[in-house]
Amino acid sequence: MSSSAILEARGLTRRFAGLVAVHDVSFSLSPGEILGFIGPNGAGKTTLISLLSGTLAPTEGEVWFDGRRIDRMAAFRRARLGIGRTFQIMQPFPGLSVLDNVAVGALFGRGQGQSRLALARESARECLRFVGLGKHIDHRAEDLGGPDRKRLELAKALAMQPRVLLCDEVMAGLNLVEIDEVIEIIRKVRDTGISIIVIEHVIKAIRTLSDRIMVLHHGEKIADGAPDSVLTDSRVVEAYLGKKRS
Ligand SMILES: Nc1ncnc2c1ncn2[C@@H]1O[C@H](COP(=O)(O)OP(=O)(O)OP(=O)(O)O)[C@@H](O)[C@H]1O
Repeated sequence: MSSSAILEARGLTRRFAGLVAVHDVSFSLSPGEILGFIGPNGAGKTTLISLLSGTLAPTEGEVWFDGRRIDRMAAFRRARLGIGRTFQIMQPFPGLSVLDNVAVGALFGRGQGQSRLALARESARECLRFVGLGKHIDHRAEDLGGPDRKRLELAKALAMQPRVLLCDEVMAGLNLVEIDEVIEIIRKVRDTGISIIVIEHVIKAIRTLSDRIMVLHHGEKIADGAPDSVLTDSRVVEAYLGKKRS
């Protein structure tokens, strides 16, 4: 593992029957870095995030986190080590308040999580204030609108006190003002010392937010570098931006 990386993928491959969703992808994430993942629909971005968080096991390759090899470790153990993620398809716990949805994250978070519900709720309150949902803590989670569900998804992941946060399309379906608000939240998260990977289709947002961008196409990494050079790379333009520009 490169000495400065907090998270590293080495030769990650994931097959689904005959389909190679991720093929021999290597990259590293530095502490405090925001790394953007882009690529056309079906490029393998969510699969790659799942290989990092542990909801999928790789067919081949390794994942290293803070000096430990973790690719055979269950997702909940990786969460306890400090890998948090949001899900593209949001699934709040039905019937629970916004506060308790986030408190669940605090109870099962880094280390052993919070041992008592009262403490978990206190952490949840802080996370909800952090993402701008402080006024909605008593609402039922399923009553939140789309943009607020995105914030809830972030708060749930933050309540687990991650050291690395994997964000899967937290801006999808948001308007420009809401996107700017989420960009600000993600920057604030980074300022607390958390390293972040962001999957996003909104190119303007990813360019603004990312220190570095990595591009996947048909499961393969085709570019990795500074936003301006990656977004003008001819392979990237041809594979992605030429067809789908935000
Ligand atoms: N559980 C699965 N079983 C079979 N095929 C899968 C599974 N999950 C993903 N795939 C396939 O793997 C490929 C990569 O999918 P993935 O969701 O990782 O792409 P993506 O880049 O995140 O796409 P999008 O931008 O549309 O979310 C696709 O062809 C998808 O259909």
